Order: sequence, then structure tokens, then C-alpha cells
Amino acid sequence: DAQPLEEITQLRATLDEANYRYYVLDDPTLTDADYDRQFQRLQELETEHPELITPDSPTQRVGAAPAEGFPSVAHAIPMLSLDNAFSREDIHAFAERVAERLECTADDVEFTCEPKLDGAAVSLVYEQGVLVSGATRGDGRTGEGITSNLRTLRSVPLKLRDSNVPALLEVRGEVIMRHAGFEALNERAREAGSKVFANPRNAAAGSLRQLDPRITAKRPLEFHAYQAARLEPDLGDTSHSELMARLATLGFRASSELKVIKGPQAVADYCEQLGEKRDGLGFDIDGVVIKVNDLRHQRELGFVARAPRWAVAFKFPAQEEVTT
Ligand SMILES: Cc1c[n+]2nc(N)[nH]c2nc1OC(C)C
Repeated sequence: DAQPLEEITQLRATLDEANYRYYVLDDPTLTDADYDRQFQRLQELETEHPELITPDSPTQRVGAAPAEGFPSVAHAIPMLSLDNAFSREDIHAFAERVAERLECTADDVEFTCEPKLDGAAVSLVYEQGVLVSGATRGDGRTGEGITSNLRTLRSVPLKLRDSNVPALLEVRGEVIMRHAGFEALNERAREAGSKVFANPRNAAAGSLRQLDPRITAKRPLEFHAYQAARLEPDLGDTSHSELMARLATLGFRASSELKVIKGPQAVADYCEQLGEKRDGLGFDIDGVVIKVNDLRHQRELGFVARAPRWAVAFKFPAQEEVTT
């Protein structure tokens, strides 16, 4: 086999693209049979030429070694919680507070609105475009290092897609389990007499904290990005919506429901509309995250002790728990 590296490189590119289209864009190109055939060919070549194996190869997603425990990981920037809003009045009050500090009117403030997914928040760190660390939120300042488990999620890129990758990128987002995957998992658990999960959020968090990545790999988990916490070199004075578009080109799922909206009235309308769509989404959300879009304004507004001044979560009434 004269040029194994050439065929290996081609197979990796094809499989990465197929992964991205299937698990990030929900728009598959390769058939499963085609994918499996090329995946097995790549495994064959890597077995014959182990010196050509790289950690970001699609064959390296699922490690075999169960972890003894998870190391503590200090978040470079704390993963804070959000203040809550429960009514149109609360949204207006938030917008007024922001406008006052920005010395403008509330109707001139540009917000982004996006669904607040009800899953497990995680942080992913990429250096020179390669995934080097993944951690749970933990207490906001320190989380658990679960890199091997997060590598098994097909919606977590092992290497960033774009040609000009940032030197450093920290992406934060939510790992969720869709209702269909949750029901199927609990059905299998009941049949096997093993642990049944109370809700998809617990199922996602529990699946991420499995010591054996081969178990995590079998769980129907998806990563949805919601913030670029660190980016070097940074994109200069940009906005949250532009950063999310950049994350999408780098290979992450970004919310299709993200909207740039001006003024509190239209924000409240978005919240009402999303509330009506809530039951048909196929996964749990517990509200809308409303952010000031302009990153300079976010920096000006900063944080109060435990939550940013520039963001608030609009919460929907708690849904009656599905008794499984
Ligand atoms: C805690 C959190 C949670 N979420 N969820 C979304 N969609 N965006 C978002 N942003 C967050 O925090 C940023 C405002 C930093």
C-alpha cells in the first residue's frame, strides 16, 4: 500500500464532513452503510500503520479506558448562573436597567434571544483547533474533567472545521438528550433492571459522568453551543450573534431559534411565541436566554456577584414531571 497517508487523510476528511452534516446540520450526505465501510477502511489502515494515528481521527472518539475518577478543572472564566425573569414586566425592568447603564433608551438596545436548553452545561477548550479539554459546570468555578466522555459526542468536533482556526477557543453549551432518546434509554433500563432516569436533564448529566466512555458513547447526547467564552485572537468588537455564526462555521450546533431583537416589547413577544412552541420541540427547554448582543456593551455592563448584568433567563412555569 504505497500511499497510506494519502488514503487515510482522504478518509478522515470524508468521515469528518459526514459526521458534521449528520450530527450538526441534521442533513446527512453519506448513507450509514457508506459511512461504516469507510470508517472500517480507516480503522484497517490505522491498524496497519499505528504511527499515523492522530487523536483527532474519527476512529479516536471512543476511548476504552474507564476513568478512576474525574479530575477537578478550574474554569478560566467562571460559569455563572443567570438572574431570572418571569413576566413581561420583568423583561422591561431588565431592559430599562441595561438602557440606564448604557445611557440609551430600552427600545434602542439590541438583544439576542435563544432557547434555554434544559440539560447539562459543559465547557470545551480547543488549542490550535484541536479539542484538549472538556469539563462539567460543577459549582461554576470548578468542574469535573470529562474530556474522554465529551469526545464521544458526534456533535462535539474533535478538531475545528475551518482552515484558519483560532489559537485558543473555549466554547460553552448544553448537553441534552431528546425525548425520543430518553424514552428509549429508560425502556432499555427497565428491561435490564438498571437505573431509570427521572428526566432528560438527569439522564444527560448521568451519561456524561459515566467512568467508562464506551457507555457515554452509547447514550443519545447532543452538544448545543451557546457561548464563545474565550477566543484568541478575538474577533474585535463583535456581537454574540456574530460569534454564534462563527461557532457554526467552526463545526458546532448553534441554535436555529437564535434571533437578534431590538427592544423589550419584541423580546417579550419572542418569549411568548417560543412558549407556545415549547411542547413541540422534542427536547426540554426551561425558558429563553435574553442577552445584550453587542460584546462591548456586555463588557461595560459586567457582572454582579453571581450573574451577568447583561443577561437574564426568562423562565417558563415548571412542567409537571413526566412520571416514567
Ligand atoms: C448560563 C447560560 C445558559 N445559557 N443557555 C443559553 N442558550 N445561553 C446561555 N448563556 C448562559 O450564560 C451566559 C449568559 C454567560
